[in-house]
Amino acid sequence: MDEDFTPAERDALYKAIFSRRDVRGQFRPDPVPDEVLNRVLLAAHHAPSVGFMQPWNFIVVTDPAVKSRIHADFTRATDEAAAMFEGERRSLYSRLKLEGIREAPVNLCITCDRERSGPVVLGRTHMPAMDLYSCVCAVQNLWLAARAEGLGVGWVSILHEDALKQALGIPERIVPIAYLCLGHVTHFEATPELETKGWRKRLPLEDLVFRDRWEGEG
Ligand SMILES: Cc1cc2c(cc1C)N(C[C@H](O)[C@H](O)[C@H](O)COP(=O)(O)O)c1[nH]c(=O)[nH]c(=O)c1N2
Repeated sequence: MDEDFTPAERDALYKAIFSRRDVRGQFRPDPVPDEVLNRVLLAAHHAPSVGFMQPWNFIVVTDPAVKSRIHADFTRATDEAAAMFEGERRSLYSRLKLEGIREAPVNLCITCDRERSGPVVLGRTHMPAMDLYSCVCAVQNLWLAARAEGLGVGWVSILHEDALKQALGIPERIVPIAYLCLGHVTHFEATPELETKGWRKRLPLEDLVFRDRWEGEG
């Protein structure tokens, strides 16, 4: 079973991983065909989940009025966020493009129903956040599948959770996990934009890998 991926198939998977980008400013307006959207949603639905709970739902947003409402909340949240940084960081933050809500033809909210399979869930008994993490696995599956389909995805988390829930009619007990912008792109950047724009660099992997026990700062 070691080699059930051919070298070309393995390379294709790594290509998706290493060339996936968070997309904000490169969306094209042409619509995403339903069959392509369904394929990336199916990839998300095949993510691992604690106790096979599959706690996710996918709210597909294409209505410009709904997008505008969410964008208005982003504008409020990002002004608040800018004020949390000081000096040069604040002015750099304000120059960054951090969403493509209105430009992306599709927005997608991935949610978590924490009660989907009853109160006691195999694997969640001692680490209660595992259902939330399962939904993040679905996000990543979708992000990689989208990359292989030539579709860009951008995650927007500079939003007020209550405002997002209200705009999308999400009930109290459901947790919004990710608000994503999705669409065809003019191009994929080779390097994360936060790196090219001077916000932060990729850390060296060797600084992050420990052997047998925690070797970093306490
Ligand atoms: C949970 C979470 C939340 C967010 C993000 C990511 C994740 C995982 N990212 C994208 C993030 O900035 C990006 O992934 C990194 O900068 C690395 O770049 P690439 O994704 O490799 O292009 C992101 N980007 C952005 O412009 N606005 C945002 O609100 C967020 N929020």
